[in-house]
Amino acid sequence: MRMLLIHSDYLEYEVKDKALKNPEPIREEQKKGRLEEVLAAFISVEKVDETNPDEVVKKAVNEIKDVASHIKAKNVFVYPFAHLSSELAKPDVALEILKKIEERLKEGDLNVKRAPFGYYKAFKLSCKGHPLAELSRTIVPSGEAKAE
Ligand SMILES: Nc1ncnc2c1ncn2[C@@H]1O[C@H](CO)[C@@H](NC(=O)[C@@H](N)CO)[C@H]1O
Repeated sequence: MRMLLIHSDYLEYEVKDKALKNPEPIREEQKKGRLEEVLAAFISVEKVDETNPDEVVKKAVNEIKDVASHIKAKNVFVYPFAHLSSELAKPDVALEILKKIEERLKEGDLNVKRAPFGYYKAFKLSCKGHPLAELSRTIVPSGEAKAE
């Protein structure tokens, strides 16, 4: 899994078109979304993650919580983003992993949203620019060497 973490004044998105034949079904109110003072987690789920989804979910949640606590962000946007890897996991596995990350983060005291999966989306972001405002993380299941 590859994550790009951006601390932003806000993140807003608007669903445009389907990017998969069968994207995640969404309600009308999910076609647009916005969070203020947000840690945006742009996530590419990778093929290697399919070997142990639960472990990568746990590691991703820990990383996101750790960064959120350091930058004092209370809002997190989980954003499916298929552009951080050339070895993407299958969509059905990726969606399950992203849903689990959202659920586990919600168990704590963070306010969490997840952008819809399987769509082209317009988005606006306003990176804060401080030293911890732009971070990346690579997460793999134990026992899997990460190809650089
Ligand atoms: N392995 C994977 N990890 C994360 N997201 C993935 C994925 N496989 C499919 N998606 C989702 O389907 C859209 C088309 O690839 C993706 N859409 C996007 O990445 C938008 N930024 C538009 O390009 C994403 O919602």
